[in-house]
Amino acid sequence: MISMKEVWKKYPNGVMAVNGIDIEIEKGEFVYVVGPSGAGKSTFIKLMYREEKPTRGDILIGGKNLAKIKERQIPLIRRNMGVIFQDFKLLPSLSVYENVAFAMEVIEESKANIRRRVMNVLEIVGLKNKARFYPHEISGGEQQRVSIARAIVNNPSVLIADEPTGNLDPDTSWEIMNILEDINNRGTTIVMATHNKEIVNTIRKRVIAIEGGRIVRDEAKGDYGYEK
Ligand SMILES: Nc1ncnc2c1ncn2[C@@H]1O[C@H](COP(=O)(O)OP(=O)(O)OP(=O)(O)O)[C@@H](O)[C@H]1O
Repeated sequence: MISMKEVWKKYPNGVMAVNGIDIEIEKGEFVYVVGPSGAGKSTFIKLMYREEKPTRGDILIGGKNLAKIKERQIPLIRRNMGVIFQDFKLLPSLSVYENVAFAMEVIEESKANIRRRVMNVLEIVGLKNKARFYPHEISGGEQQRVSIARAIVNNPSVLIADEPTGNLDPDTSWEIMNILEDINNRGTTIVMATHNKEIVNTIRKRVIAIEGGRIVRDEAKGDYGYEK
């Protein structure tokens, strides 16, 4: 499903953020990416959705090599992946419904399909009754649920999450994790960078630890392994 071969990433300022990573992630897996601050987790994640291009190496996702594709092919690749962030990145002037629908309108779906699918994903994340609200009218946890709905509305095979619980209190973080587990149980592969020790040590999944841009540990049902 996702395969990285000898991947390196050097930023223009000379920082080598990823130093020769090899990894295989199978369809349907749930993978945590952990490691100290500055270890290269976000860069690793950004390489996966082609926000950053590798300096060297191959990144194969669903048969396409992200290292080789042209800029204009990026939107096509992204249709098959959803991304969620610590700070939600919702559009403030659009309602909950519109934020989710927007992700479908850009790929020219019919209005009826959009309505059916948007209400369906809002139901999955438990927000059907808030469809008309605006981001500033709902809580942080609800905003993250909208961003999850937006990420899955096109039925992606991969969901990539960079610190999805970073801005949320513990109870809300667990709610978000329940939703992500539910989505994973429906067959979506999930790769999630996190600093949340409690979550990693409780909801046991594969753990990849990155330090200094290298994978230093890769364990099935692993633990967080750091103090904080
Ligand atoms: N756009 C960029 N340009 C230059 N250097 C960068 C850029 N983004 C990240 N870096 C550097 O690359 C290294 C890895 O950063 P990255 O954000 O991937 O780490 P991280 O593990 O996600 O950290 P955190 O847990 O603090 O979010 C760091 O030294 C960082 O300063």
